[in-house]
Amino acid sequence: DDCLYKNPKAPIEARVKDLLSRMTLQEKIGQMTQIERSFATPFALSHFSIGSILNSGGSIPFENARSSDWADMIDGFQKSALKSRLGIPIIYGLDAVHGNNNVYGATIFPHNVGLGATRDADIAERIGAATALEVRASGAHYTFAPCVAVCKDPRWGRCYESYGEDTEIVRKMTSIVSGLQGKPPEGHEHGYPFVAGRNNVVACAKHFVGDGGTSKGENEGNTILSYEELERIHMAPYLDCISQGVSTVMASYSSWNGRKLHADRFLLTKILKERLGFKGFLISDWEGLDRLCHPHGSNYPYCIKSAVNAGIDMVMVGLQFEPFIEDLTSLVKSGEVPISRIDDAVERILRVKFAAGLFEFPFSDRSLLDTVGCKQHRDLAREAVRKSLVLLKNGKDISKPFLPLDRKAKRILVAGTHADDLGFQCGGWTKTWYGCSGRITIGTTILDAVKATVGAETEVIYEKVPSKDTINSSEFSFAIVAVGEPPYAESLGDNSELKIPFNGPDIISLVAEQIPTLVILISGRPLLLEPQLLEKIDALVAAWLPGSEALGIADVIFGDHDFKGQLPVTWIRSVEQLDQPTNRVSSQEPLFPLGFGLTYK
Ligand SMILES: OC[C@@H]1[C@@H](O)[C@H](O)[C@@H](O)c2nc(CNc3ccccc3)cn21
Repeated sequence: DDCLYKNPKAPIEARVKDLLSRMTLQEKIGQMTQIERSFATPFALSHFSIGSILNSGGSIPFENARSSDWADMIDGFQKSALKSRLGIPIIYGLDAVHGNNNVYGATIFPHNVGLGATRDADIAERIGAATALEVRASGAHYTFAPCVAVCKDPRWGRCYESYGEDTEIVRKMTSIVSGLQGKPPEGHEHGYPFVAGRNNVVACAKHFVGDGGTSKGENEGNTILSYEELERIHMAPYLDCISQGVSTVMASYSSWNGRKLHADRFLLTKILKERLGFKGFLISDWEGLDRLCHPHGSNYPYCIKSAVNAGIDMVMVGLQFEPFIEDLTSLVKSGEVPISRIDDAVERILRVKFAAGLFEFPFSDRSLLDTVGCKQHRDLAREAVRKSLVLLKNGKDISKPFLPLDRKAKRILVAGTHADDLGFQCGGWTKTWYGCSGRITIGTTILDAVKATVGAETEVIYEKVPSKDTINSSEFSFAIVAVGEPPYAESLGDNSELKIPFNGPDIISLVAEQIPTLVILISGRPLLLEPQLLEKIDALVAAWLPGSEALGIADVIFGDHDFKGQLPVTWIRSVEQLDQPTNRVSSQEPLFPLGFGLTYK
């Protein structure tokens, strides 16, 4: 083929220009359309020249599908796409937000709030690189990560997807972009999308902008700030992502001073694309256009016009995509959406696809399959878990630290809803959209880790909810009680009370009143700790949502490693504190301040 755009030696911009000049309006609009995998028929992909496919949370080939099954599925889509008139490859995107979390057997890393506790930019980069390998092994090219929200209110259901409440922590952890995509060479053009090669993926800084700053932490709510505050607090991490060549940005469902981000031309175009110089593509969130109008999905042409003219380049249509294509085509023909806007969107999409090497390497590289869940990645996740743990209390008497625990103790009680539940310790966006309980994948629970660490002569007794008989019958050296939150995602996680759910406090009291007890909290955010409960326990560790490698917890509580974690979010004493105007010194001090974390030494 002598088409310039097919020549890998030609400059990317020349290839973009050449290909764009050959495209019909239908093909251009097809490239702007991202559809859910369950709607991706061979006809749709070839006839409509669909630009991208995603799987939403929980949409999987089949139960416990492995990476090779995913690669078979995505390569199948790609074959159809390459049969289109111009043979433009699809880019397949998914939410690999803490490892390639949809895939059975993939390494599950700590969620972002735990990584924020590490304050370790290097480990974030290494996690990005490992995640990229496991994503490419599944045949996907693109992950909707990192979420660079600055979570200002832990009542937000997505607090755990944020690296913390402090902009500087979030800025530091954006190094994951260089891991996911690879690090741009010296002299790389500012704002230009960069993907190093086949072992890397296209990343997505999300959700632009102010998703973590909504009133009362309401998901998809309203962020009320001056422009200066919005820029200083919530926009700063995007500059770091853009300077690392982040290839895509996702718009936020939330609003800024009552203006929906998905329709805000000032922020999406004037600021992100013109002022910040972002040259990749801007993608909507799932049905982000439909949510512009009430009732949901009404006035769809108006929603499309508002969002596309505001600067949205690729639309995550989700389900039925034909109405989107029909309506946008009409809007262009009527002049309500200028063809120049369409051309700009398609240029950006093609630029990312060329930069990612998709025209040269559209199919999966099966040689990467052995990286999935490999020991090196699990050891990396274990290291991240170690560094994410925050020690909040160590001993009822400061002069007599309770930790590290004695691994040669005679008898240990392990209890709690979260002591032996891999799904609980992974949290949301794992296997399904909002996560689930049980032995959901390959990994190590807290109980597994304790058993693997203690001496052969140590007896480990496990009861999720220990009976009084158990507690009173035997002489236990100490107890480990793991409790916390069930998995959740997005609005399902919005919570105005922040209490330890279920019977967590009761289990803690039941055990701690009789046995010296370490409590491990598995949660996506700080939870309220009543003073009388805190007094009963001997030690308290915030473990966040550690993922599949709980050996990292045993490494630290039994003393092979010291604690390093520092709170990435303030540990409030009461929810009322959150409603205090930030500029007023709240009457109460927090229970533990931002940055708090005890160590052994
Ligand atoms: O999963 C795609 C995006 C994700 O990247 C965004 O961060 C998040 O805001 C988001 N929300 C949805 C909607 N959730 C959904 C989950 C399961 C099935 C259908 C829709 C999709 N997405």
